[in-house]
Amino acid sequence: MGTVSLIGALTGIATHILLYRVGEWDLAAPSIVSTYIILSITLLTLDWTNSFTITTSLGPGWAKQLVLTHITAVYTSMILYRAFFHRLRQFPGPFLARISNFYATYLSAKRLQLFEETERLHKVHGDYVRLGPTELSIINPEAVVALYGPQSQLAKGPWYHVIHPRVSLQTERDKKEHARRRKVWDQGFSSKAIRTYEPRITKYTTQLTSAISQTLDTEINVSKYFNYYSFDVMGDMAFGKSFDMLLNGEDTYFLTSLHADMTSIGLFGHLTWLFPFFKGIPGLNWQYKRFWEFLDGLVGGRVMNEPAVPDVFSWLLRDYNDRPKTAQAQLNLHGDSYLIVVAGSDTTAATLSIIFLYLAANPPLAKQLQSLLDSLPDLSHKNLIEVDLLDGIINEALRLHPAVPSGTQRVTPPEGVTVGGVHIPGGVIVQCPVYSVFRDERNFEKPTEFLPTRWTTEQHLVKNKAVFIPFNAGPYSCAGKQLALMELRCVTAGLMKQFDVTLAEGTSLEEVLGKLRDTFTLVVPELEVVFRRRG
Ligand code: HEM
Repeated sequence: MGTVSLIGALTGIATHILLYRVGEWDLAAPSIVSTYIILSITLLTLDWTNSFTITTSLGPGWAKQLVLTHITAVYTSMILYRAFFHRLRQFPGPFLARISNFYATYLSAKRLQLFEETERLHKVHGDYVRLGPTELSIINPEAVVALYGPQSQLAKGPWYHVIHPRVSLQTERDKKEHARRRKVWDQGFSSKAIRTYEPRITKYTTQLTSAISQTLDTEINVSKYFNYYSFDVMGDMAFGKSFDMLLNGEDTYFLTSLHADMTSIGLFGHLTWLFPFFKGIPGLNWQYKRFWEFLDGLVGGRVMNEPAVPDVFSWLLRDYNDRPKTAQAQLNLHGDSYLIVVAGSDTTAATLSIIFLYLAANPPLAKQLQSLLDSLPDLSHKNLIEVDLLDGIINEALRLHPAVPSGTQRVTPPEGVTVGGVHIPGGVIVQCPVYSVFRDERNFEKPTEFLPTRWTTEQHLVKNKAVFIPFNAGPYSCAGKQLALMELRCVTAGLMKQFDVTLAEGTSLEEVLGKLRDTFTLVVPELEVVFRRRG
């Protein structure tokens, strides 16, 4: 090997071992690529023009040779290290998953059902599966509390850079800052605040019921209506006005943009270094820029119009106004307004679709629920929380089809963490795919059956309640859980009180489940049903 190749190889190996191997580089990816391009062009120009005496002595083509050997050495070092010497080498998993995150991306891209793909990997490899070079998927029952419980020392992973440079409460990775911001959000979701939201929920539940009553006896894709409902409610909570999709019967720009974004996140969520390119490259980023300009407009409008009854955004705005108005604080406020809609729309819509899928497929269960609803003086939320079967149905929907099925990403602290007797080194990305955990026989008896009574009269069917965290647990758990439950109860009760629901002809439970998609949040693209007025 000549001197130039030797220098290229040594600098390549050193750059990988000393630099890229340690720390996170996702956000710096565009700067790294630009640096390489500028350096390479400079060296190639020096070579081509024979500018320095020292370079002329190297012979023509030295720059190309240097750049190529350097890049080849970086990748060779990376591949060999990841395949054979990585601190996760003793954990099983597909060989290609060790090498690159492109493997998990390939699994997602197959059918956007990463939760199913991960489930298959766990069946082959056991409780701990290497899903990426530095990433483990864990279904050991002890992992849930260890990773997400109140005592967990784990932090949020690099996935949470997803809306960078905006940082919402959900994407806040700094623990202290997250705790400070979470206190503000919690005021917006206190029991008192939630009670004041009930008239809004009732308003949109009535709009939903009336939209559905115009379709009686015909087949409709009810998933679309649930999407409209959950977006309209969250539009009201975040921007002081509904998106009016239930009234107009049309998708809004916000909904189509968000769904396109979530599909990209579902596809490329394991290649987080790609996101800065999507956002930064002119031409590629026009949709991104257009969306955030649109959102800026919504926030601006909301800031000028404080609603008579405070909404969730009121609390965030108050905190923003009480603190120094930095550019980052403004970005974060916009990130938070986005989060209200993102967190509260698809999750609720998907869960409603799953609930109605099982009710439509199970007439005796629907009748049982209806007779309990008939016995209530009215459908106010305080009465609905007394109907155990309603909560049992909601819990079973969330257990079999959790709204965030592949789980949420965490990073182990430098000293590592021990889970189920297995030590996981520091700086490792870990997650519990709750879809699999909730279907594990160690945690639930008859795990694949939809049995609402496991939460009411047959509680022995729940073997390990601690793992049941559809809203996550600990400091990063869902801030809007109580609001979500209120929506799920009110909509399910409101519709079932008035209508019977059946699956449309040619639609089966299995067929609908086969079409579920994992875009970080669960998506139920189509659920064809028929509503009929109850006799
Ligand atoms: C069925 C409905 C819902 C489910 C299953 C659900 C589930 C979850 C889960 C699993 C997380 C953790 C995400 C993570 O760690 O990355 C989360 C976070 C969050 N959810 Fe929900 N959610 C639902 C509805 C709502 C609603 C209606 C809101 C209201 C705006 C909401 C607001 C939030 C917020 C603000 C966070 C971030 C919390 C934090 O990081 O401190 N969610 N949710």
